[in-house]
Amino acid sequence: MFEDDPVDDLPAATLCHLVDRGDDPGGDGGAAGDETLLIRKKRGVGSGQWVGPGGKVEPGETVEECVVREVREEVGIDVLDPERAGVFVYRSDGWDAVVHVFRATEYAGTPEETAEADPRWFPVDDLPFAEMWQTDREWLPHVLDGGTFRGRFVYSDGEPREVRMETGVTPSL
Ligand SMILES: CNc1ncnc2c1ncn2[C@@H]1O[C@H](COP(=O)(O)OP(=O)(O)OP(=O)(O)O)[C@@H](O)[C@H]1O
Repeated sequence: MFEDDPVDDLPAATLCHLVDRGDDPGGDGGAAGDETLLIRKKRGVGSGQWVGPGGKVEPGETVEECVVREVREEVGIDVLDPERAGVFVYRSDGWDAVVHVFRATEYAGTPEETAEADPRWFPVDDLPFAEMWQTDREWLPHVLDGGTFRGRFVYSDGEPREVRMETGVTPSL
């Protein structure tokens, strides 16, 4: 999957997909009512789009530390149980990166707007894909459903040109 990529030299970034399981009135753990937190990014890579909160890994920081810090900085909440759900290599005519995707269900605080992000909860079965990275359609429903993936997405002129995906695999490089 990543044979052609200098994965150790690419900048690393994180994304967090927080899932709120809703009230679960039937107590059966069913999916009805599940929501996920997205942000309208105000600046940086992908600004204007809806994405999970996240950002670039800083020197000396682990990806787990990064995802907690970025969610706190962008929407003011503490994610308590981030787990690795996927990893993808993003190649483009601009920025290239290895993006580590986390899923979480527990958090402390209330999401609030910041200078970087405008947060909003969306039903997991009604996501704003027309205003998201096009390749999010390939993997996000799977991650919200508890799955794992690895991917490689090559973009040029803002469009995906090559899309490779494996699901149900350990999300490592
Ligand atoms: C198909 N390609 C992609 N699909 C979905 N999401 C993608 C992505 N390529 C990058 N991303 C995310 O974009 C953010 C960039 O980081 P970004 O927010 O600009 O960085 P950071 O918050 O550190 O900000 P500054 O650089 O300080 O402005 C970061 O979450 C990263 O995971």
